[in-house]
Amino acid sequence: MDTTADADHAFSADERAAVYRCIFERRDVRGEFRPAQVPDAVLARVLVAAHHAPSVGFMQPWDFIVVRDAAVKAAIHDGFAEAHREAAAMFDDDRARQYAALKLEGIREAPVGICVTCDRDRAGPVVLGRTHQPDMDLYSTVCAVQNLWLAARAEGLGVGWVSIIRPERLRAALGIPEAIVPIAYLCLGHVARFHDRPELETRGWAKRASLAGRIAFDRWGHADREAGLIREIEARGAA
Ligand SMILES: Cc1cc2c(cc1C)N(C[C@H](O)[C@H](O)[C@H](O)COP(=O)(O)O)c1[nH]c(=O)[nH]c(=O)c1N2
Repeated sequence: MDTTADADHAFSADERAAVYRCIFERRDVRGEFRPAQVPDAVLARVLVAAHHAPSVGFMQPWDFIVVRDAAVKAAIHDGFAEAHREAAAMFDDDRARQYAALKLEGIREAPVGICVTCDRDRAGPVVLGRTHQPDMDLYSTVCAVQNLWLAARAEGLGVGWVSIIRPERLRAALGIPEAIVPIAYLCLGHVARFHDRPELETRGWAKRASLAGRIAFDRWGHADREAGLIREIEARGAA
């Protein structure tokens, strides 16, 4: 039996393991989508999870556009292709070649797209918690994206976030009004496999940073490599 002080409120060991498994095995999926439709019952669970995200002032500024129409997906893919060409030209030689070889979207292959938007005016001009940090509604919407992403992983569904597209192209393809901000375009579906590690890592684009090296105590930059917390992190091999 668990004897830690918070045992009354902690999940059971199996439940905790499931939550952490979901977090660690979530991946950004681009190239492994299978064509089978996602049943409405499953999609509903994932969207309800998104809708239960925290939000500033309980503002719930999000909306979700579920995209299944091939013509709409094609328009979004055109927007991606344009931005992808422009992006490739922003990197230097080797990096540009490496970038061009990456698969960075699954817009047409994924059976469902979900555009998550933010209505910045949803709760009027003065929102509890947003009075001094106006972008908190945007961050709240990203919390909904993360809930969706994790719930999808638990359901065996892959999610890929596509941000290589001008917001105006998303607006045009999806008829999003000027006052509404498109936050995320997500490709979603069953997958042939989940990669063990981020593809940008296995393809040599970037590495996971050392967590221990990112932790300071009481002041920005005040590291303490000998601190118990740092030792615990290092013992877990959490690079
Ligand atoms: C806000 C935001 C925007 C994007 C992403 C993520 C996030 C959080 N990612 C996915 C990103 O590359 C990925 O999360 C990291 O490489 C880590 O991999 P895992 O998500 O752990 O698989 C992403 N991936 C991609 O192929 N095309 C894209 O346009 C984007 N855009």
